[in-house]
Amino acid sequence: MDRIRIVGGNRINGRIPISGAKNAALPLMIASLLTDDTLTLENVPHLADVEQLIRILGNHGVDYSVNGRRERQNEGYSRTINFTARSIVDTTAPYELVSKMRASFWVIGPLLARMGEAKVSLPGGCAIGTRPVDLFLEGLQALGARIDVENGYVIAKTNGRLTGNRYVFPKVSVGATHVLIMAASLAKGETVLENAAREPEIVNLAECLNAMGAKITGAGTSTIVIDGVDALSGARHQVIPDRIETGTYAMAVAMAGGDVILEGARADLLQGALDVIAQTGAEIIPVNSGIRVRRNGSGIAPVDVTTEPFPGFPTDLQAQFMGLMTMAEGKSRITETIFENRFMHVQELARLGAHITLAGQTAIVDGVRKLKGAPVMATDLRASVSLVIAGLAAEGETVVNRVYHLDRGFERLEEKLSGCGATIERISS
Ligand SMILES: CC(=O)N[C@H]1[C@@H](OP(=O)(O)OP(=O)(O)OC[C@H]2O[C@@H](n3ccc(=O)[nH]c3=O)[C@H](O)[C@@H]2O)O[C@H](CO)[C@@H](O)[C@@H]1O
Ligand SMILES: C=C(OP(=O)(O)O)C(=O)O
Repeated sequence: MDRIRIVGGNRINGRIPISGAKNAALPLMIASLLTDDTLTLENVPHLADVEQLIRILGNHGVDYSVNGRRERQNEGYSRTINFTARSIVDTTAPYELVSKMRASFWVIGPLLARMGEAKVSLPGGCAIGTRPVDLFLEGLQALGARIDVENGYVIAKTNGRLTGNRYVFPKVSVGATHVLIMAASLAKGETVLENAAREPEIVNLAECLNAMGAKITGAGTSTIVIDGVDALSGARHQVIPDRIETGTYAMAVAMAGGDVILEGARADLLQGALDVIAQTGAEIIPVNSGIRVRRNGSGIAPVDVTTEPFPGFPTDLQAQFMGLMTMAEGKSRITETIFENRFMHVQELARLGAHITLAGQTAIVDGVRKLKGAPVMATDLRASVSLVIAGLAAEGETVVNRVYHLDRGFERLEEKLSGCGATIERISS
C-alpha cells in the first residue's frame, strides 16, 4: 500500500493549480444517465472516485471517451470527458461497486426517472457517521416512487413518469438535493424543493441540467423549483474548481508559512472559510489568476469554528482547520454539526504532538509551539489531508499510511506541494 513521506519545516512558495471539484464532477457524471445524448464535462479531476464512478456508470451502459479517445491510464490531470448513455442496459447498481463510494447511490434518481425502476445497493463512502438515506427515499416517494429496502438494496419503482410535488427537506442534504433535482427534471409537472442544499455543487449541477434542457430555478437558494420536461439532451459543461482543495492548500500555507497562488480558485465558492483563515493571520488576496495566500512570520491566531451547510464553514474543511489550530497561539473550539463521527483525525494529530480534547461534538484544541513528525494513519479523505498539512509544518519526518483515501479526492497532491518547495513524496509498495 502506498504511503506519503513528508519532511516538515519548509515554507510553501509558488503556484498550485486547483483541480475540478470531486463533489461537483460526481453528480454531473451521474446526470449523463438522464439523456441518450452525449454529455461533455470539462475539467473532470483525475481521482479514484471519478474512476470508480466511470466503472459504475459503465455497468449501466454509459460509454465514455477522454478528449475523443478511450481513457489513458495514469494521465493524472483534469480532463474533458464525454459520457454517453445511448441506452440503459442495467438498472441495478451492485454492492461491489456502490459500497466503495457514497455518491454512487445517487444513480437512483436518474435511473428511476428515465427507466421507471432502479435497484441500488445502500452506499459506502467516508466512515464519518451513520449517513442514512431516508431523505432520498422520502423525497422520491413524494414524487410518486414506490420504495422497498431488501437485502441491503433500495428498490425504487414508478408506474409511468414520476410526478412533480412539493418536498420540504427536514434536514439539509447535499446528496438528496442532487438526486431530487435530477429525478424531478424528468417528472411530470412542477416540483418545489424547500430547505434544499445551497452548495455551489448544486448550482453547478442545476446549470448543467438547464443546459441539457431542464427548467430549474432557485439553485443556490433554499427553494428550488423544477418544471419537469419530457426529455433532456446533451450539453457541454464545466466542473467548478474544487473549493475544498482550495481551502486545504490555503490552510497548508497558513500553517507552514509561505506565499502561494492558488490558480483557478474562486473565492466566492468558499468565502466563509477564507474569512476564517484570514482571522488566523494569513493574508488572503484575490488576484486575476485565483487566490493568493501568504503568511510570513506572524503567529497563528486561534479561531473558533462551527461547521454548517453552505455558506457556513464546510465540514469537509474541519479536519484541515483542526490541523492548523494545533499550532495556534492559544485555545480554539471546533464544533462539528454535520456528521456525528468526524473526529477520527484527533488521535492521529495527537501522535504529532497536538493537544486536543473532545467534549461531545466539540474539539478543544490547545495550540502547541511545535509538532513533531511521526507515522500516522489516514482514516478518511479529509482527515488524511489534515495529517499532510500538519506534517508539512511538523519538525522531522511524517509518514502517512493508507494513502488510498487521499487519492479519492486530491489530484497530484505530492506533485503540487513539492512543486512549491515542500519535501513530500509517495512511497509505492
Ligand atoms: C460526494 C459528496 O458531495 N459528498 C459531500 C456531501 O455528502 P452527502 O451528500 O452524503 O452529505 P449530506 O449533505 O447528505 O449529509 C448531511 C447530513 O444529513 C444526514 N442525512 C443525509 C441524507 C439522508 O437521507 N439522511 C440524513 O440524515 C447525513 O447523515 C448528514 O448528517 O455533502 C457533505 C456535507 O457537505 C460533504 O461532507 C460530502 O463531502
Ligand atoms: C465525505 C466526503 O466524501 P463522500 O461523501 O464521498 O464520503 C468528502 O468528499 O469529504
